[in-house]
Amino acid sequence: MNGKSNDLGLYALHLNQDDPKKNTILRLNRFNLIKLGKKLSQFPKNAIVLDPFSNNVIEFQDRNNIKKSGIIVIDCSWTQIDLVFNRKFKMGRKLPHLLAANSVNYGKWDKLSSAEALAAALFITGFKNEAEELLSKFPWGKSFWEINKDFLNEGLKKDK
Ligand SMILES: C[S@@+](CC[C@H](N)C(=O)[O-])C[C@H]1O[C@@H](n2cnc3c(N)ncnc32)[C@H](O)[C@@H]1O
Repeated sequence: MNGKSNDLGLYALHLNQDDPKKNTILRLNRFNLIKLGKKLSQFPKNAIVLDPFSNNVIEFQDRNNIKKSGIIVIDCSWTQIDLVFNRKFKMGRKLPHLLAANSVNYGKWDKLSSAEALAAALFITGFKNEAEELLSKFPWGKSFWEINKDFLNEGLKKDK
């Protein structure tokens, strides 16, 4: 493994609910960094699902699972979020509190784009190069690491 994102199973359930020009997953897909699907059944059964409503916060210990089965982001519109997440996911994980740096929701707590959510999950589980590779494709990528560095490092300390 050379620390490249496409060595890992990175998946997006792409529901096509918002402006394709601003969508972060379609951008990652253009760089071949994520696999898209329209149904969860297209992805490995035990993949971790990034779910802002989960009771479980992602932690370093999820690393092996990500290596084995991958990680899924549900790429929907924030305006449809309650409808889309109207069920519990067995492997659901929420992120610790983080600030969005993307141009649509800059400065808002927990309202991350799909790319930010995936990158934060990878960083927390020790896939730092992969995380940085994803956000290097966005003009606001560096800003995400900058404004969240204390919160991300705080989470890592707790895992030790
Ligand atoms: C609601 S979509 C918004 C997509 C956005 N339109 C884009 O172009 O990236 C963002 C997805 O990222 C993940 N996500 C965002 N914030 C999260 C959090 N705090 N905890 C867990 N997952 C989160 C979820 O899978 C969520 O559905």
